[in-house]
Amino acid sequence: MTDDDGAGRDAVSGGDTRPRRGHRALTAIGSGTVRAFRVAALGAQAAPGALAVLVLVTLTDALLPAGGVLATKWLLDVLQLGSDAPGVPQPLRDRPVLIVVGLAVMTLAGALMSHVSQYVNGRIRRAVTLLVTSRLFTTVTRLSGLRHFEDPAFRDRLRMAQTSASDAPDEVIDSLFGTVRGVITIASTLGVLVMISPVVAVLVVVAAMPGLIVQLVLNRERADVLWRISPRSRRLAFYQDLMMHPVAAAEVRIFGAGRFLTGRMNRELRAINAAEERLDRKTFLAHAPLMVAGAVVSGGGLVWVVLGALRGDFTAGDVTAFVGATGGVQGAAAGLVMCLARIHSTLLLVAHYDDVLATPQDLIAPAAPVPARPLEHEIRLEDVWFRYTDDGPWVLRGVSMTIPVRGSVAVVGLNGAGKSTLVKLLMRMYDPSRGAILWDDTDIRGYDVDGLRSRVSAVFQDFVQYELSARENIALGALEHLDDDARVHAAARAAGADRIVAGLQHGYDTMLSRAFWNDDEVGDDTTSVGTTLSGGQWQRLALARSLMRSGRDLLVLDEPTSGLDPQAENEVRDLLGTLRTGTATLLVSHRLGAVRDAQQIVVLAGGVVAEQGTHDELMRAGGEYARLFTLQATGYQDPVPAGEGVSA
Ligand SMILES: Nc1ncnc2c1ncn2[C@@H]1O[C@H](COP(=O)(O)OP(=O)(O)OP(=O)(O)O)[C@@H](O)[C@H]1O
Repeated sequence: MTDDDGAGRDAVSGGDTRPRRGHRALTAIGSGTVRAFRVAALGAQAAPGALAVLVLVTLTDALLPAGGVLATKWLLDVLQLGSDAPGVPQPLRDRPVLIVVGLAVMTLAGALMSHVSQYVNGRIRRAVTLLVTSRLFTTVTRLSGLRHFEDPAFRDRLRMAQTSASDAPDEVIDSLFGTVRGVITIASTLGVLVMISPVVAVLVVVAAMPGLIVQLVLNRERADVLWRISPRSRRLAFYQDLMMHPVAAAEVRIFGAGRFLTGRMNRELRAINAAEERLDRKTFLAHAPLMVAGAVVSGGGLVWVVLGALRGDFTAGDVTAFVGATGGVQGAAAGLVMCLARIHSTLLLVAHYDDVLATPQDLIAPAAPVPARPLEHEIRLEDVWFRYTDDGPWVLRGVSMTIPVRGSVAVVGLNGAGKSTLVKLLMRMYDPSRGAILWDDTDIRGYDVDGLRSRVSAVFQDFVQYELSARENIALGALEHLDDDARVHAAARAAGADRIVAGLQHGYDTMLSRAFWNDDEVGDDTTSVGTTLSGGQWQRLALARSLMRSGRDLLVLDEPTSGLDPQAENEVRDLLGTLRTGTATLLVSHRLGAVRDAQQIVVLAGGVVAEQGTHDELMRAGGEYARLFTLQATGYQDPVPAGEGVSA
């Protein structure tokens, strides 16, 4: 199967989420027009003054070509026939220099208008892009569950919405005004042409129509191609990011993966190019005959007018006006077709933007959500079943367990046992497929999700290393306290991160990134571009972040010590000991030494609770926990010499 076949298959995998074909033409035109004016209205909302100037500039600019053609005709007629020139206003017959001045003013205005409209367009574009992009990301960050972000079709749509958010407003507004300009130019120039020959005027209009229809059909195809290559574009971006990312740089070099990744990147790029090439070829082949038809109409018309002039039916001014008007109408018609085509194709992309904005929450919200209350007794999982997709394997199969208020529970188990999944269910990133999670006897699905999350804090296994300042990395846990030094410092101290921050060049304001620097701190000294931390140091900051939130009822720590040295791990154990007195904690760890103090240890195996109890109870039971604990403990002991082992 060729790469291109692959592109087709990816498109199919989008299933029913592809843009729908077969809409009735009128409905499409109607909704497209509404959408186009909705986008233009954004311009009025974001930059009303600039839009008003653009309207004025467009109207003036649109009338200039007809004015030029008419003035040239008058000038030539006055030069040829003097004061007998037909149709020329009397004052201009006597003073043709006024026509010359008028032509000069129109030329100057024409040149000026394009610069003014370029400047004003830029202002509108920037204002609308800000508005539209911020709406898009506000919507995206409001999606409360994780399912959409794991859905490839949604990610493709998001990518196209992002492109359309930055390009579409500008394209649509620019093209709408281009359309208005084109219509006025065509109408006014046709007026001049009708004065010479109504038949040719009709022919010129008819010759422009097929171009419009062909372009609209091709636009639909262009949008389909863009959608089909979208997964490839996303993969292309993935390979490129990977090869540029400092985190991947070492592995790419040690394994010599550069050529492999470049090859994969080129493969995607070639497939994208091939799809675009096919479309461009089709566009070219469709346009070539139309261009020939246009040339035939204007060439034939010119012969006809010249023959008429030789017979004395037309003046020299008529011939010049014919040439100018025919060229003007054809040029404006071509521009109009392009503008309508751009609006059409951009609006097809805007549909993705609208879809993203209309994306429903994947977590079903109750009709009347209950505000989350402080935990009084316990969090209880009752027969929780979960799988990531409807046809995927069950990850949790009837898990029941309890986390008492101010109690500490540890969850252990082999890789893939479902520990992190359980954590995400507790944070309501997903809802259980069956069963329920109760917060003091109320199903957490009944609570307002943001309210519930504000009562919880966490260190995730794959915590984020924010390329922000040390202060921001910590304060992200409770952003309302971003400027509260005492609070940020206390969280850092509790997590043992204060010593790390103290060693940084600008303390809490040090940028933790080698890619950005903090302008406020370093000013022009760009040599002082931030720093980055070791894995364990980052983990300490993540822990500090989780401690920022006051009034939390549950602290979830998913592998919080995986990157810590033995001394740091010991400190975190002590910290957990102190936390236990104020908050319910759920600790997930493979380091069984770190969980032995928990009041309850739950062993997950194959998606079920295999055993649970205190450390001593589980060791006495001699089950899976005892086996794993002994295995790990043995690794810390000196190997027993072979001879001794035998004699013992
Ligand atoms: N987003 C996801 N989509 C589909 N399957 C997933 C997703 N996340 C995890 N899984 C699957 O769910 C199972 C449990 O994963 P989970 O991360 O919960 O295990 P874990 O016990 O935390 O493992 P580890 O000890 O390695 O961290 C695994 O088989 C994994 O492949």
